[in-house]
Amino acid sequence: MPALPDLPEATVARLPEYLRALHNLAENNHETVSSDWLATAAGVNSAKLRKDLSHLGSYGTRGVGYDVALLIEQIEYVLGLTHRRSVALVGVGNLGHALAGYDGFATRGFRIAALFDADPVRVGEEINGLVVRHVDELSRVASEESIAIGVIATPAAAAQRVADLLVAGGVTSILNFAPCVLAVPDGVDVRKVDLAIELQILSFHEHRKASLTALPAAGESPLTALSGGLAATDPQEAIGT
Ligand SMILES: NC(=O)c1ccc[n+]([C@@H]2O[C@H](COP(=O)([O-])OP(=O)(O)OC[C@H]3O[C@@H](n4cnc5c(N)ncnc54)[C@H](O)[C@@H]3O)[C@@H](O)[C@H]2O)c1
Repeated sequence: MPALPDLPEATVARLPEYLRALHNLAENNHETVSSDWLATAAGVNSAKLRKDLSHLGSYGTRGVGYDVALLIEQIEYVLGLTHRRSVALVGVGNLGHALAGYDGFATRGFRIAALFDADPVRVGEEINGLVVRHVDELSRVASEESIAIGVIATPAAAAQRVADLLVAGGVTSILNFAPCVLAVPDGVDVRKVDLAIELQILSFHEHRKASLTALPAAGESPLTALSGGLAATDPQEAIGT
């Protein structure tokens, strides 16, 4: 396999957005797309989009735009979506149940292959055709079933042990929903999803907008009261990356 380009993390985060927009175009029988159209559909500016796609060696054709099918192929190749990856989900409580029952992963290249929990009441339950197994089986099953990605939806207190079991089973990518930081060996990638953090970032932007429209208190603006003031940020950038 040829070495893949080492892409900026922000570019990697935007590629799935382009892919989603491109699939919509393909479903509506569009063969080409302009950078402006695709950028708008993905919620970025077109200069950023062109730069992102140039990393893939995709420059489009002046006056024509990008070939939709070719660009889908290129992005899927770079994202490693040309074959379906198996996912193990650990913790099938409220969140885990919702994730296990979600059909959307299959259409995006992922197959939930195994479910685990520590609660004897949950073990043996069938969700979407999969029987929940005991977490003690996690390492063995992960290894036997070549699990590529482990999703942790347990309470924070259990998450590190679950991560250790995943790593012992050869899993090198973990998506962590538990609100904690995981310690993992080099070579293991962890991504964290925390809606509360996203809400706190939005809260910051709300707070900032309100502070800009509020009348300054006598003497000093609330912004200059903070040392150095507040740098302007692009809210889309701050939240999405
Ligand atoms: N990232 C987010 O935006 C987001 C949103 C909601 C919840 N959460 C987090 O997701 C996690 C799950 O939340 P929930 O509401 O589904 O909780 P829950 O209590 O309903 O479910 C947790 C499940 O994990 C199981 N579990 C506990 N210890 C385990 C272990 N050692 N091994 C395997 N399974 C184990 C429990 O039996 C239970 O079924 C929590 O950490 C919560 O804070 C994150």
